[in-house]
Amino acid sequence: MLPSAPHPNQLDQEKKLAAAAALRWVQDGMVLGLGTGSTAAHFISLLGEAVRNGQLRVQATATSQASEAQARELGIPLLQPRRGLRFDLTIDGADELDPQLRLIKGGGGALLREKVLANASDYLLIIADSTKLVPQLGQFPLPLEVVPFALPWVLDAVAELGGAPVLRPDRRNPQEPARSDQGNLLVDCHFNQIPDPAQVAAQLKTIPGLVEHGLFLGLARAALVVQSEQVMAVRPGIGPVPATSFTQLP
Ligand SMILES: O=C(CO)[C@H](O)[C@H](O)COP(=O)(O)O
Repeated sequence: MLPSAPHPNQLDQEKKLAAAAALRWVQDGMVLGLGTGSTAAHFISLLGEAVRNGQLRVQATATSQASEAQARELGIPLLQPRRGLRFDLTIDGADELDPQLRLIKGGGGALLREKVLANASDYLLIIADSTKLVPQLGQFPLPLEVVPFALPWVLDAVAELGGAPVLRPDRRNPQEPARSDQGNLLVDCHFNQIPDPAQVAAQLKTIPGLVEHGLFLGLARAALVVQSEQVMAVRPGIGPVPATSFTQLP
């Protein structure tokens, strides 16, 4: 029999645990990148508390309008994109991560800004519940951000690669397509298995009008993943080991 899926409340607890563990690695004065999604939202909420209590002084840029609005409401000082801006640490969630810390991201539609900030960061730290660490990427549909005019040809090209593309519907109004913060369309590709993520990433990069894909390769330095109610640290090819083995970013 297959193990039953964890209850949503349990998953939410796990997300909070991972977020709290990440906060312990934030140092006073850091410039932070803030991720998107339910796990990142827990982190932003805890960070807001620490800022309000005067425990931490930080500045941050968010990877989505939603995360930016949350951070603004909590009084986290925000930096707008500008030349030369780099981040000491970006904390973000993921849809899937493998033991090499290759990621699928973009389930929340923020893959483009997430990749921009990940690239501008000295350290990308992923926080995740127990369902996210997988032996091989691909069960979670791979998100793409696509310029609307190019959509038909992008769908043809991705289908030829075996990606079984589906235009993502808007969650609130399923008759309409979902839009990214940039006003682009989102496409989910059902590869089921991605044994060679670098090859798929290289193929996707050649498709005109495909602005970005959700494979994040060689970007994450560490992940905090909850397993059996314990926060575990994973680095590319190393771990999981109890996160308590580290007093600072591993
Ligand atoms: O990539 C993302 C948003 O574009 C999220 O990080 C990813 O979807 C994980 O979300 P959650 O923390 O809600 O499980």
